[in-house]
Amino acid sequence: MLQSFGKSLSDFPPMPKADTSLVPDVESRLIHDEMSYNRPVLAAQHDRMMSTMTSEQRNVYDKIMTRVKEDKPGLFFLYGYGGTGKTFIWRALCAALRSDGEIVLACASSGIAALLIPGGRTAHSRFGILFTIDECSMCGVTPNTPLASLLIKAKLIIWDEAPMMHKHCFEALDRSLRDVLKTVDKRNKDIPFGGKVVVLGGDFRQILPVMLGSTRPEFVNASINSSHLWRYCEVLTLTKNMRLLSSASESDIEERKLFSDWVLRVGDGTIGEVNDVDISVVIPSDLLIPSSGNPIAYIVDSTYPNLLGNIGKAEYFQSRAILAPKNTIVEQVNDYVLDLIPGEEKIYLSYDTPYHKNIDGDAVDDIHTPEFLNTIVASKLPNHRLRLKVGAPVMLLRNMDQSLGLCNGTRLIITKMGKFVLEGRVISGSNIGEKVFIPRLSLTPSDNRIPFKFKRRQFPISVSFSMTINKSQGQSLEHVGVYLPGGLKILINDDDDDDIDVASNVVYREVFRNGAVCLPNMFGGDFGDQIGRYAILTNPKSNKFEVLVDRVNRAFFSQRDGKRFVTFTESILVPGLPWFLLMNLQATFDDYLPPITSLLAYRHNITDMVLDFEKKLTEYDVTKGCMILLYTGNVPQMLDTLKTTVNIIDDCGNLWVCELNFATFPYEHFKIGRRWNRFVEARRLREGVKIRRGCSDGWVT
Ligand SMILES: Nc1ncnc2c1ncn2[C@@H]1O[C@H](COP(=O)(O)OP(=O)(O)OP(=O)(O)O)[C@@H](O)[C@H]1O
Repeated sequence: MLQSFGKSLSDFPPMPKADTSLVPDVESRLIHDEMSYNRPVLAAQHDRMMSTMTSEQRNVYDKIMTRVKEDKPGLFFLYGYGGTGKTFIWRALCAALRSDGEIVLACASSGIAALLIPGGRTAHSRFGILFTIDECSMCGVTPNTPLASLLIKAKLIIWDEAPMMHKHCFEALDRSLRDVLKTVDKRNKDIPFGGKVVVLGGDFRQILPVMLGSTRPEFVNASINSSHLWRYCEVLTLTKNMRLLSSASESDIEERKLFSDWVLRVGDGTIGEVNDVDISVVIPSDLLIPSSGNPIAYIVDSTYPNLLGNIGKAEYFQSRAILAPKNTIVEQVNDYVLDLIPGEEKIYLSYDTPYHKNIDGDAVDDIHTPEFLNTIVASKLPNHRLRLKVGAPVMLLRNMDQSLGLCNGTRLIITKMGKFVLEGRVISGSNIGEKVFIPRLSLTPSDNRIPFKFKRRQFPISVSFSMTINKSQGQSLEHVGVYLPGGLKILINDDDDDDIDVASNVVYREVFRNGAVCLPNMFGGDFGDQIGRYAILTNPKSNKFEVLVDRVNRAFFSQRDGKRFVTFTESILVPGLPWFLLMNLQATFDDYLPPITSLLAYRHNITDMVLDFEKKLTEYDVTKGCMILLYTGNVPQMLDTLKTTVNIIDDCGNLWVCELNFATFPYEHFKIGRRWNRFVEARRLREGVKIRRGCSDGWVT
């Protein structure tokens, strides 16, 4: 078991070390586990999947498989909303490669999503990602270890629900893979993810990385598409909702399609009235539950009809839940439903102890008394007081045994309540129907708002008639009640309040900039509010490239296909040659792609064009031997993080080959050094001198 997590007894002193002659080799064991699939069964499954694949899915599949077969590096992001077949693609890729005897490492940001992929694990456990992570962190894998050998052998890495994870996790894996794979070929240290084919997947409408007390820009900045890795990422898109098509009748499909479109537009933030930070969305009356008393009673009644007649029935609880935004509300609902259920109630209290290390020396920490520790409520930590009844659905709060499908988010029904152990039946994930035993665990909260450490010994569960919206991510539920009281406007209709069918929707639209590139300032400067949703760029060879344009504050972004756009603009930027921008002009900035109504040819001469790049030299730049360029504006479009030199041509035409270094700490930046020093001296550059790109009228170029 320890080996499957890349650990051994020697990691837990003072445990005795096992006799190595009796234990199978860890390296071969890890690799063996990943290769011990039933190849004929997988080959048949693969054939079946290929026969039903849509052309859109086939394109995605072919792109990834071609890269793997060619043994070339690749970073992809599979972007598709729920039901478009992302998991289907993961399964097809796993079946294709594993039936050929190759290794695929499949993981997901959450345990629940990991269970949906065959052989899936959480990314944290798969790569040993630290829970407290920063821009310099590495994963728990070093060269010449068994896990490193597994990574070297892997042909493909799949990482689902990527938008939920902080970009530092992907960057840590990138650094570690470069570190490990440079032992195979030292050029790998300069290639993203050490040259492996990595496919990330997810939907940016879903929940972003959870960071307590963070602000909107911090959330957006933490997401994977704000990482420096994103510019290497090719975005593949799935748009057809396959889940809808599995519906029985035509009218059903139509109704579901309407609902699904509405949900997508709420997710996109394109429905409702925009206020300062949020959007007021009118909830259609057929989605509201009329109430005239205790709203909890109404939502419970509607989500769990005939509750008492269905106690203990796994299939009943499997498909239902009440979602609420906060843990306190969830607890109120759970307590209410527990009161309704007949049968003996048991209260399990936790045993909480502070760490000795909280205070200096060997003295016992008597500041944080058990009574005080008992009052602490933290995420991923069961409460001190756990109230249970047989027949109640509960959710695991920790990964316990992924091979048994027991991970953070798995739901069970309590079947027996012992003193030291609980017995339950799994109702979600990969092992539905399985009987399992849950022991008490000693858990340490990772919540960094708690300034000291303590351990809580408790069953790692919470009652789950109701769960938070965050926890529901990755769960497939057929009957869902959404309860939004308090700070958010209530979804339950109340005759007294006219405005009550309006809910606040907060959408961080900046985060949808998948593969977006900031367009040169002239786009906004020249066209301002007139800029359309849709622009066509034409290069000197008359090749055309369509871009979807999006506006975030005052900046304009080309949405999607950022990498192709950069390649294309590079082909445009031939010095001396004019280039054209064709765009449809519209008075308003539409959210939907309109048919082209009128095209305007617009000519821009290269010498007039400033790619948003102009730097006034600072004292640092002219005294420290290197110039700093922040990784903002169009700098990422012009300089490649993999490049190590840059040519500077001065106004006399002299070429200065300077060293270029890319660093991410304390912010992303390029450092131009070595010959820069001589250049500064030779041209007598002073603080305040401007540097521009591609300009020759007296400027330093
Ligand atoms: N080509 C296909 N042929 C048959 N069924 C398909 C196909 N593609 C997807 N499906 C089915 O459609 C449903 C939704 O697909 P899937 O779960 O892969 O979507 P998803 O994008 O992963 O959704 P979510 O993000 O909600 O998990 C599944 O039942 C899947 O088996």
